[in-house]
Amino acid sequence: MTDTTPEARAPLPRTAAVIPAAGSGVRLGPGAPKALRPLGGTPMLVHAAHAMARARAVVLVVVVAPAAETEAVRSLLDEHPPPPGVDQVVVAGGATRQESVRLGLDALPEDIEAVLVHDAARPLVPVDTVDAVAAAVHAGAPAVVPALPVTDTVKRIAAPTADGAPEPVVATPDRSLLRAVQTPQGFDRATLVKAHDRLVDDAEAAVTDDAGLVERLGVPVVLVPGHEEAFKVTRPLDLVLAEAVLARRRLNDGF
Ligand SMILES: Nc1ccn([C@@H]2O[C@H](COP(=O)(O)OP(=O)(O)OP(=O)(O)O)[C@@H](O)[C@H]2O)c(=O)n1
Ligand SMILES: C[C@](O)(CO)[C@H](O)COP(=O)(O)O
Repeated sequence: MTDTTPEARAPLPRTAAVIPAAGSGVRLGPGAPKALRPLGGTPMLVHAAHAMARARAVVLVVVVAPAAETEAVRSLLDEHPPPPGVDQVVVAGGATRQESVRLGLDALPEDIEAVLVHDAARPLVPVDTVDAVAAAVHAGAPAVVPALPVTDTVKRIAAPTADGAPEPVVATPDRSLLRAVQTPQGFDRATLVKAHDRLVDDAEAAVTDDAGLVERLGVPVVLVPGHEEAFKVTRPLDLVLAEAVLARRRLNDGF
């Protein structure tokens, strides 16, 4: 079992988790903002925040909430506090995931050296995966991403077509060289802040994860094994799967 005492955290670089949770969840269908929808009776973001707070190195969790729900999220997290030795703050998010992450980074105190960025929409990430990402950053990698091999064959098209019209295929990439990436993505703090600063300067950027921003700086990014249970709740079927995984955990672990 992970030791979460303040003593056990002391030798590790001070590490914060930034949890972008400000999305609306359009692909999940109508309802409350996705991070606030229940999973096993508890809002998804509470699961995500606890997964990060239980990691060995994490001393601070910054939750980036939907702007209109900031106070409600503060109250919610007050009802579900982190373990001793971990602080938790809530800030208002922005219009895009990148903007929300940036607002989370802006809230970090100066003494934070490493940052784990984790989607609230990945509520069931195992703590061992979080620890493995953090350990690789602490060992000196500036950017670390959990990833899994791709199981479907992937086709490349020239451009999406509208209304389900047939899409001509232009290539079939070698699947053995493809990886599906997850979160938490871990970074040396200065590297991540520089990558986000560069994005602000570059209006053309269409990057869907934080490591992608770091790649644009020419800084090396490495992959470590991800975990099947770190999947992202994106569409309704993902929520069905998440409920099943959580129910199995509760049965096995008795929590
Ligand atoms: N303006 C935004 C958009 C997204 N996110 C967060 O980024 C993570 C990954 O985004 P995604 O799964 O795409 O969530 P949504 O944007 O809510 O989903 P959708 O695209 O279906 O609306 C989520 O934890 C989401 O809350 C955020 O903090 N701020
Ligand atoms: C960051 C991410 O979860 C890595 O797979 C993903 O890129 C987020 O994408 P989304 O379109 O915002 O869900």
